[in-house]
Amino acid sequence: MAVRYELIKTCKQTGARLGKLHTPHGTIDTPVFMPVGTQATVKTMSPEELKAIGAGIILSNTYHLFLRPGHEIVREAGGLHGFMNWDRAVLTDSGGFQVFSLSNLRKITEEGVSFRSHLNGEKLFIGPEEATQIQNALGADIFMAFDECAPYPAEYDYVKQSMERTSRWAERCLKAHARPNEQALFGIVQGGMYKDLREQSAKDLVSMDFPGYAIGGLSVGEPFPLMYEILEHTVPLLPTGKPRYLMGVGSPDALIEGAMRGIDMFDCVLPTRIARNGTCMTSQGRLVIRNAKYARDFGPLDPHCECYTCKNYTRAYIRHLVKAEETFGIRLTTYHNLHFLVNLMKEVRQAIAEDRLGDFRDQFFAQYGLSED
Ligand SMILES: CCOC(=O)Nc1nc2cc3nc(NC)[nH]c3cc2c(=O)[nH]1
Ligand SMILES: [Zn+2]
Repeated sequence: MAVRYELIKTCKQTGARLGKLHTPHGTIDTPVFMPVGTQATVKTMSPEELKAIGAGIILSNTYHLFLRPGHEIVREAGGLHGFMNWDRAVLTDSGGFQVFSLSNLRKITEEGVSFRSHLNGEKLFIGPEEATQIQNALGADIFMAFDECAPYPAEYDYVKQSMERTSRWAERCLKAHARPNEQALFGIVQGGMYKDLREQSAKDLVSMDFPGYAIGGLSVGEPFPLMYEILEHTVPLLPTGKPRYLMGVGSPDALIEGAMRGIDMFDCVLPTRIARNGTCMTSQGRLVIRNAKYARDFGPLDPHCECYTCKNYTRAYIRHLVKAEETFGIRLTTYHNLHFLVNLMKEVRQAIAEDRLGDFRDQFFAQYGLSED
């Protein structure tokens, strides 16, 4: 079995779970936040720094790597692990989301998606078989079925057709999967914001017996309360002995709320993306380091943080580097933001172990947003 989920305990206060995800590249404690390394690197971070932060699994993106450098080069390099010199776990997403969001001129048919490369306009095609073969070449420990992430908002009939096609595509991915004993293929539940379609999607995918399930089609611009409502409806339809992965989430509050609703795995570009313009996550809320008020502030980004950045550098110094466009500046903010979320999930796991995740959520929200920049 490529990937095995071990359920340790369920929080008595909430629906949250403590678990372990056993993979060929190490065991990951869940709930877990997975840093995103779209083009085979978590931008500005080395593998050693990611390990120091405590990252046990990182994401890379099929669509981007298919376009550049090409999955065959990655295969020849020994897969993503060899290519990146990363010996812990890797997850690749099928790139469907990128095709739909990045490239224009795309055409969806039963066969798959035709689109133009966002790099050079070249006409390309990816379908379930191609997405599976590409991800087999990339060699991730966990990879995603090819799906369509319906836009938000979207008409019921469109979402129904799209979801039913995604289920047929999932079947085709299973058939095309070359090495089920080495790589785990996760199904992706779709169905938009329609509970009956979510139910149908979950039923279809659970009947195909995937080793894990992603919940797609969320964090696409819908209000948070609606996302949580769909989660509350969808998660109970999934087997308790398999991991649940909420794609594209997210902010500290959404991670806690998602964990409380039984999500085990999260990914989001937020911490790395906002770090590159100098926005930092702190226990008091977001901090925009370029703000003039930090020019003579010789304290750490976050006084409650034990990370390398906060132990060795000041807000004044990091502000200077970011304003001077010195890359060391965004390396320090990236390191801190990733540590912030990885550490937050460690605190969430501790709270689940002690049956107090509800209280933890209240304490966190009381602090967070106090000094919103
Ligand atoms: C990158 C994705 O390719 C997939 O494996 N499918 C997929 N990805 C998603 C990524 C998402 N990111 C967000 N918010 C930032 N929402 C997402 C949904 C999907 C999805 O439904 N399906
Ligand atoms: Zn820090």
